[in-house]
Amino acid sequence: MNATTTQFGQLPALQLRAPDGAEATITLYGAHLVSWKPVPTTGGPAQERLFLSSLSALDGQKAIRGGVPVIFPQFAERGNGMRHGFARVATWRVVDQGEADGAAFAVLALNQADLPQQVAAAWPYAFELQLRVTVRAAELDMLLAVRNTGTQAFRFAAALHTYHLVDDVDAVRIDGVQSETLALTDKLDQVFERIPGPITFDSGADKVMLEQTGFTDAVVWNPGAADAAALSDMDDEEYRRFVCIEPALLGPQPLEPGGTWRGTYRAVVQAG
Ligand SMILES: O=P(O)(O)OC[C@H]1O[C@@H](O)[C@H](O)[C@@H](O)[C@@H]1O
Repeated sequence: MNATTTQFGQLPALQLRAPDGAEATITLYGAHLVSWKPVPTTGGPAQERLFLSSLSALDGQKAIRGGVPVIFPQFAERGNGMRHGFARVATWRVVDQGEADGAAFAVLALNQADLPQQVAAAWPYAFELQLRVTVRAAELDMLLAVRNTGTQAFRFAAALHTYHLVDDVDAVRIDGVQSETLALTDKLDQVFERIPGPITFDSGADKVMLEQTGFTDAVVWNPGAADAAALSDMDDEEYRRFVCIEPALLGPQPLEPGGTWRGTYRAVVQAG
């Protein structure tokens, strides 16, 4: 069986397992990838690559702190709507799951009819989101599609807000977002526009190649000690254990009736 229904905290979830042992867990709340365990190319057991806060809500009352939140239709506070949008706090539907080419995959969908009435009223457009998550060996693939199913054009922003798990954020080095290697010294919250090619994320222990299409930008975020202490859903020292490198389309991107936008994201753990 390559996709089974499970429970993550109090949330219904899907567990993917590829024939080679790569695994992922996705909650229906937010279509949120909360665990990704690729199989190291050097052999050995599948290992967790995503940070999840020990204080994260897992009851559907608040966005999950960690994993890969889906950000749509607004990024952070760049708009009048919900901070980082409603997709991460809405309950998605599973529309497909299975195995293809040795990989396990699942497709989740969300449209305006799935939203609570107040949320739909605040963003009154007809849309369909689909998120496809695929795991195999050392590789994660995500495809986010946004379709305008209505008669009115709308503008949106989108991101896959990946919390990469690390041993110590001080050891992190990121290449490909700017001309020099980026290291994190304290709090960092920076937008890098028009990413030209793949990003190499050195976790301090190994390297991960990150590729994105459609998502034109990348956001790198770590709250540092002071901001982490102010977050109620993160333990004070946990900021050391992750860096967010987020493929993003900050736009906002216009989408005409009948139009579809697609963003792809691939993370591949490199051989050590
Ligand atoms: O606390 P939230 O809503 O999950 O946001 C976390 C962070 O997400 C990042 O993407 C933003 O750039 C930061 O400004 C923000 O603080």
